[in-house]
Amino acid sequence: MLSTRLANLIDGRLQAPVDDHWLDVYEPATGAVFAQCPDSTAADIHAAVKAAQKAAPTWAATPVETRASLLHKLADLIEARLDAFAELESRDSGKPVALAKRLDIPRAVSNLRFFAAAIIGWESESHAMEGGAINYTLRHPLGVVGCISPWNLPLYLFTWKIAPALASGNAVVAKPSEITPCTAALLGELSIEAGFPAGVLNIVQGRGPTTGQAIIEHPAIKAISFTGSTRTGASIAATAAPRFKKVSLEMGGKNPAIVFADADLSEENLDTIVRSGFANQGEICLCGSRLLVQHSIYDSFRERYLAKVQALRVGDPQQASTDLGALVSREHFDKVMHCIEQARKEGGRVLCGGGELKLDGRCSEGWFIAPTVIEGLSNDTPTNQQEIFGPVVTLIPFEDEAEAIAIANGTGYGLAASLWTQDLSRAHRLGAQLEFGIVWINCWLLRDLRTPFGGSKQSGVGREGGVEALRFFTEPRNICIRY
Ligand SMILES: NC(=O)C1=CN([C@@H]2O[C@H](COP(=O)(O)OP(=O)(O)OC[C@H]3O[C@@H](n4cnc5c(N)ncnc54)[C@H](O)[C@@H]3O)[C@@H](O)[C@H]2O)C=CC1
Ligand SMILES: O=C(O)/C=C/C=C(\O)C(=O)O
Repeated sequence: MLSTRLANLIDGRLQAPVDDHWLDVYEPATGAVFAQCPDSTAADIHAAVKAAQKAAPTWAATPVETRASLLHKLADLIEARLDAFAELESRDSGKPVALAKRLDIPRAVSNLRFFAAAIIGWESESHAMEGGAINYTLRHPLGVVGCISPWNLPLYLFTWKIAPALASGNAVVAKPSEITPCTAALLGELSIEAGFPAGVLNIVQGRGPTTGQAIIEHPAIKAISFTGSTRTGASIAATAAPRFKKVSLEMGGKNPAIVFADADLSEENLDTIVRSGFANQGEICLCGSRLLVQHSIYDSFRERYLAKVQALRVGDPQQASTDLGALVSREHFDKVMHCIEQARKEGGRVLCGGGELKLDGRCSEGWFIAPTVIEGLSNDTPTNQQEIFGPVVTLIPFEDEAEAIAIANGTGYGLAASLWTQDLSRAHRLGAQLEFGIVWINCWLLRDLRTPFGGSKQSGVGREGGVEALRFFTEPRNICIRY
């Protein structure tokens, strides 16, 4: 079982960091330290890369059925401990246990199972030439790859990266966020039980600028899959480019949710629109933080929407009735509070929420913010341009399709949009005009793991999901035979 001091997983063994330095891990709901995680350095990364280099050739030559069955075995072990994982994820991140149980941990299991199945079904490409030649394309694993994941969906995004990397035959050096290291550490322990060969999966805990940077800089690491802030993504791109490493960067968003007057605003759909702004305390890069509403229904929509937002229960993440838990860290809490203040200074009218929520008892020192809705700000204000990544949604009215598209696309980000309309032609027309990697129509966060996932502009480079991820983690070699 997990001790209060987490370990690195290097070369198949749980290890303390070489320098014996540790970071405090906080429970956001109480503000108290409950564990310590390795503050690893380049020395730990070097050891992990050495182990991965040793393991990589054999792993690459291992039949896909064996790789897939190990991923399934790991999925089984996590699934069997669903409650323990969900409780740990909640304690570490502040999200409700119920959400972790319903979303994060089942999705982590699905990620492992999905790529186990995908690798079995993956086919080589072949192109016959009329002039009497045939091409076929081999896809070799890259060798050793790096996976760096954030704190908002800790195990969900950690597995989203390591699963395709491992399935396609790479040895992995992975670093979860130092803010939420616990469930990845537990997965590491279970990977030994599952029977992964030593060195195939290495998990090194630590801070971004030290441990993470050592992964990016290491010459033997051929590709980096990263999810996190645009600022860190830019720094990773700058370090990786002169080293000619492949990068897949999944970064921030300032996503529009666009509601037309003809939308079916059933209770269920309205609940989804609310969820799209506030799920996981708004700490999902896909959250629709700009809610664009057609002018003719603006007032009536606002009334119904606010009633639902005000009914969201913010509370102890351990309670089954809680809809929103605590923000992930003191630093992030301060950032979101500052954003709300900034919105006020810009002239925004706070319609609900707007500040810290003080809870009683166990959670009296936790980092809670009331779900906040703001109106009266034009799209070019900093509030409507910067990623807040918290329980804050702005309402923006629009007149017609042209204005909706101009506002929606008027952002430096290009991750996800959602569109609510019953007009099928409009749905197709606008779907094609929205400059986002993902467009949901009459839904949100409806995920098919086969689809390309990622964004454009400051939201990302490359795509994850399905064969896109398998392509990213492999190097194509085309063989042309003349006959
Ligand atoms: N997917 C997304 O869109 C996410 C966006 N964010 C945004 O980023 C803001 C800051 O959150 P942070 O935790 O600071 O995100 P971050 O981008 O700094 O951290 C994400 C991961 O990158 C690592 N990292 C940081 N610096 C690195 C470096 N130089 N080299 C390699 N790895 C590095 C971190 O240790 C963590 O594992 C949030 O307020 C939010 O706006 C945060 C998490 C996820
Ligand atoms: O793959 C998904 O379903 C969700 C991914 C979410 C993120 O990448 C994020 O919030 O950072």
